[in-house]
Amino acid sequence: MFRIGQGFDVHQFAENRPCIIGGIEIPYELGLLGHSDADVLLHTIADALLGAIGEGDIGKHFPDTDPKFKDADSQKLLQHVWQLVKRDGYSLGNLDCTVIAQAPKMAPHIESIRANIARLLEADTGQINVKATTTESLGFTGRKEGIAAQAVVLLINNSEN
Ligand SMILES: Nc1ccn([C@@H]2O[C@H](COP(=O)(O)O)[C@@H](O)[C@H]2O)c(=O)n1
Ligand SMILES: C[C@@]1(CO)OP(=O)(O)OP(=O)(O)OC[C@H]1O
Repeated sequence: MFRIGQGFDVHQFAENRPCIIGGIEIPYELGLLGHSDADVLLHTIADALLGAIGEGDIGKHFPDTDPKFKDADSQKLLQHVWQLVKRDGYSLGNLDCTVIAQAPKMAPHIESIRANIARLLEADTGQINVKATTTESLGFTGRKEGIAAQAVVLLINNSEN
């Protein structure tokens, strides 16, 4: 049996914060604000995986009221979610995601991010696709107020044909 899931997340830019996207620190004048490290892409992927297994969202598993997750490394959060996926007997078909940002320029970092996501999900890079788009200067991303990300994931149940 197949399961699909989709994710969407937004984090706003702030000064004196790192800009971590897909577990990679991107050089940029601003960083992303959040209770955790605010990795908008990994949060989106975690939400897509949780959606696929019917487990709610990352706010349910990692509440932003819990000091335990203050400045949390989102790679650890995603790895925890991946364990839930495996516990339920699923493996990854493929993951496709999009970073929606006017800036920073993502192209130089896409392959490192892809490889890092593959590592976190114990997948081959061929199962992972990472895209970026501007919004042609429109909206909050266009005004460089923050970054959005979307993801869609296909999971395959290991015990069924
Ligand atoms: N933050 C971004 C946004 C986009 N890109 C790449 O630029 C190309 C054109 O994007 P448009 O939104 O202007 O169509 C596309 O190949 C994106 O991957 C980027 O590197 N960083
Ligand atoms: C990850 C959590 C937990 O630290 O905090 P944030 O970094 O604020 O991120 P968000 O995308 O709002 O998701 C859920 C939170 O519970």
